Amino acid sequence: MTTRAALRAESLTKTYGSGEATVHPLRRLSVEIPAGQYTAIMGPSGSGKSTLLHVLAGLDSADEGSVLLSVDDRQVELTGLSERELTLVRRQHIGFVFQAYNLVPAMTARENILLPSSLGGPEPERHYYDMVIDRLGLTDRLDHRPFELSGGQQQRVAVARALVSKPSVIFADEPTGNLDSRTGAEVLALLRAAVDEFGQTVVMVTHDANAAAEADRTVVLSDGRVSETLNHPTAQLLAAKMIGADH
Ligand SMILES: Nc1ncnc2c1ncn2[C@@H]1O[C@H](COP(=O)(O)OP(=O)(O)OP(=O)(O)O)[C@@H](O)[C@H]1O
Repeated sequence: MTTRAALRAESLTKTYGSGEATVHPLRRLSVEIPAGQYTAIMGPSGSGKSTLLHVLAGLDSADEGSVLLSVDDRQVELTGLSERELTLVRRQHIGFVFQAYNLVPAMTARENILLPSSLGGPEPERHYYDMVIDRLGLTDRLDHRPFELSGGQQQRVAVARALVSKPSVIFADEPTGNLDSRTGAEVLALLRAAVDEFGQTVVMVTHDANAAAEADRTVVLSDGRVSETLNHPTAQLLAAKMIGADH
């Protein structure tokens, strides 16, 4: 079976500072994100996870290297796009779920979910929108503002916002970081369902071995490089690797 790549990054290099203060969050890092799969990114603090996620998602750019995003049957090279072009690519083809939910406080859940399309992103298909809202248990919450929702409900609104436009890739940055373990497990199950039921591609940065074990594969970073890629690792194996990597 051949797997299509949703994203392909080659030889990404990023450097901050100069002289003795130089930091290298990405050192000629190459990685492929298969379409229709759930990929976790793990690694010790400072290994470059957030930097990689931001570069893959077009929120930040690398100094060198390339990022190719598959959109329908086309390949879009993100490197070298202007800020405006990147904004359009993100709006049209990328979904985000952040640790801090990033909902607009003055808007209802419905308005938050539809915000990307009201800014010019793709209009969700009605049937798909209804199915996602129902699956996420948000039907009765659509007229509520974020402060009227629990953390778990707010994160479900954020997941719905990322899902409804069927983006090429959904990026999640520590999506369970602010949630208790039961609600966190619920959000992880929804990201899993996004892949299994809706055929989406999900890339998630996490410190949590249990969260990463929900994914199909885990890319482990160390010092700005991919140190290994594990298919269906157990939480125990990932936890052991993280303990090993931190010492
Ligand atoms: N804007 C910046 N300016 C200077 N250094 C930065 C900047 N952003 C990140 N770094 C440095 O780059 C390295 C990688 O950071 P990054 O946030 O990607 O790591 P991480 O693996 O996500 O860490 P954590 O798990 O702690 O969130 C770190 O040493 C960090 O201090």
